[in-house]
Amino acid sequence: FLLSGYREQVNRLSSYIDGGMIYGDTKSFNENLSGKLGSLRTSEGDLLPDGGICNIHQAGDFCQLGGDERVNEAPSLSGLHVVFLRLHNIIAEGIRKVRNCRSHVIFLETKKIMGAIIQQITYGEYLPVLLGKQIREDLDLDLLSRGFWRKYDPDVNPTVKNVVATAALRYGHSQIPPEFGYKTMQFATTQTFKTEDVLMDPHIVVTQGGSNIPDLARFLLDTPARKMDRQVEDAVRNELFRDVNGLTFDLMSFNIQRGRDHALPSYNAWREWCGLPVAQNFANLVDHSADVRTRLQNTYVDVNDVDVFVGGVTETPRDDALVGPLFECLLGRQFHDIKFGDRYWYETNGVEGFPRRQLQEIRKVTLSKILCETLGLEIIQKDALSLTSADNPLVTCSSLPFIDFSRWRHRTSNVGGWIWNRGAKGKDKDKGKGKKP
Ligand code: HEM
Repeated sequence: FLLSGYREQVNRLSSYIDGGMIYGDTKSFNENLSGKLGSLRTSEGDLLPDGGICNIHQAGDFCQLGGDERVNEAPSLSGLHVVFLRLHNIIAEGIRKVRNCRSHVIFLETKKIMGAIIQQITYGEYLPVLLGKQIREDLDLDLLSRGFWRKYDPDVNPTVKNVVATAALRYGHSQIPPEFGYKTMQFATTQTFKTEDVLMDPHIVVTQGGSNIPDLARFLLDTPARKMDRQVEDAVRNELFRDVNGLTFDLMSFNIQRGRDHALPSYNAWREWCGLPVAQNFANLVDHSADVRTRLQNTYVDVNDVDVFVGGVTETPRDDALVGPLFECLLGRQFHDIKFGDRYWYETNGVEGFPRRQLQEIRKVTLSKILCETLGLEIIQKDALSLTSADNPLVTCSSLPFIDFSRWRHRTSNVGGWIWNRGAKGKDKDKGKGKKP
């Protein structure tokens, strides 16, 4: 699935960029040129452009083209791509209104804010659900509510580790739901779709110019997430990407084989790396239930053979986390490196980050407000990643704050031209060399 059409897709993507279609060339922006400065190209209904990879079953549908070719893999993913495309264009328009500058400058300012918002949602809303409080504190993962963060470390390698991409971050495969659906403004379910029927099929997102995306979002906002455990939906075990000949894949086999293909060390070896107790035998697997221990013993000859994905995904989650101790360690350390090794971390001061008055505006933004702004919702729970409850009530979208773009009126950051290097805290190796960044 990932390889088929990949080369063609790469070619298409490069012409998309080389042709100046993304930014910089106002000719490529559709409709009202002056009103679209710095914006990303859209198609009818403010959806992504046509041209991606997917399977079309109904007339009028099309495959959205994103920067990531997996955009059409599942409706939730396609819907989120639309959300962030629209957010980019809303921000670009906000900046255009207060600053008289060229299209590519608006694009770059917008891109910088988008990066900041994604970091903020990831570390401020997602990690508190994924990881326990203790590890977040130990690894300094939580965000500041005011002031600047000054701990950039040029010796930290922020790239994604093999074991994270190939095992730990795939924990989400155990959370894939059996169905997607639509919910009305009153949160009544009007329609459901079996997951296996909508993978790689863009219909429920693109039909009627994307006008069902708010209903899809409400369904996702109002449905409990599934636990991370050894249970995996049939949709991705026996029914994954069924083709016209009835052939399917099994996502769990992919994960296990990919781990071996990448020669990942075993579950026990990673436990040792994390400083967690290493099992001498199956009875010693302290973070698994008795039932899982027996199942593992029936599957592997030796406890040292247990694959890291299998051992990790079947651990009992910690009380205040979505994942068990091993994945918590691997993911925690990865998110630590992404933050500490990022010279442009959004809470950084100086030209790499934002002036205080802009940073405080970015700090107001939440995923809930983004869904409101981009999907035209009227009410939403305050914390989009948790179900509505007494602690997380439904609020009107208009009561949630958004960015005041007047803080971007003056040119204050390093986009839209090069500046002399000013490394964070004097640690930057290039400091003073006068290179273009
Ligand atoms: C319906 C939803 C999903 C489907 C159909 C799906 C399917 C796939 C497939 C087919 C692969 C490639 C497997 C391989 O060849 O090794 C993959 C990779 C991966 N998936 Fe998923 N996935 C889904 C949701 C998720 C979720 C929710 C997460 C995490 C929270 C996730 C994390 C990953 C990661 C980290 C990779 C490896 C990516 C890389 O190394 O490039 N996936 N997924």
